[in-house]
Amino acid sequence: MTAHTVEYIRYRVPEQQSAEFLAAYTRAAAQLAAAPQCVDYELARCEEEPESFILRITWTSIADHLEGFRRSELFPPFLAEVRPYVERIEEMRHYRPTPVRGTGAAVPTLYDWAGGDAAFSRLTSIFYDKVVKDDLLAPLFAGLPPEHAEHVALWLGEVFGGPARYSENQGGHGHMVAKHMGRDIGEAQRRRWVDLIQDAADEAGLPTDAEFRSAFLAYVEWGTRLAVYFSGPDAQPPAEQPVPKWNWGAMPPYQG
Ligand code: HEM
Repeated sequence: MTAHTVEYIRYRVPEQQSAEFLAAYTRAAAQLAAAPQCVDYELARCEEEPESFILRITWTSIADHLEGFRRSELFPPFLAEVRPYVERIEEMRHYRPTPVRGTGAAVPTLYDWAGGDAAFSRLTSIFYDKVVKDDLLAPLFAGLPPEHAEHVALWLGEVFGGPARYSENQGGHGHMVAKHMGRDIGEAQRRRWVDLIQDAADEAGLPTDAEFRSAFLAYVEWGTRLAVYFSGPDAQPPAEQPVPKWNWGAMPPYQG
């Protein structure tokens, strides 16, 4: 689990001071934005009681906040802005995140957006039909077991937020990495893999929106580059770890 700590500062600011309070924090935020100890921050205002504000700051650690940021040259200008409101503070403490965290269903997974199991089965079946006919890739996949396409579909489904069936039934991350070891995949082969899976995505009717395809391609770039590394002579098998989870990244889906 992360060592990050979350500082919560609760303020009660009279209505007539709230505009200047927000303006002061807008200026002070420049120091937070510049602080390497600050992961992110957010000042929220209470909907039911507009005099209540909560400032949430995620710090890389409590020590980084107290001994790093507070002793840095960023702190005096930060304090100068917020000092008039110190007397308005009702709580100022650090909280360590617990494992109880997650996301809701407001944003669909890439797996659901793609069309679930059926979409990934279509994708890998079309893809490996191309692979076995491809001049650069066919030699690597000689004697491909017939269930390979379905295994890769399970892997991709899990990576993109679907059920954990590759982890539960196919040996998980370690098994997938082991399948690439010693195969000596070259850059031209990797690039061909990337090209063919995009052609297969088109033919399989995967969504073509910019957000989905950019997230899909980002994973394919990342995954193929790791496959090349693990296929090479210097690869160290990684410690056992979960199947990676890919998400939308910078651009969530456009839901109109
Ligand atoms: C995002 C990139 C990639 C993913 C998600 C992926 C996924 C997988 C998975 C899940 C397996 C194991 C299948 C099983 O459990 O039976 C596998 C095996 C394999 N992969 Fe990949 N792979 C990727 C990139 C590549 C690349 C770039 C190449 C070569 C150009 C490659 C060549 C192979 C080969 C030769 C096997 C062994 C097939 C066999 O069982 O005979 N992979 N891959």
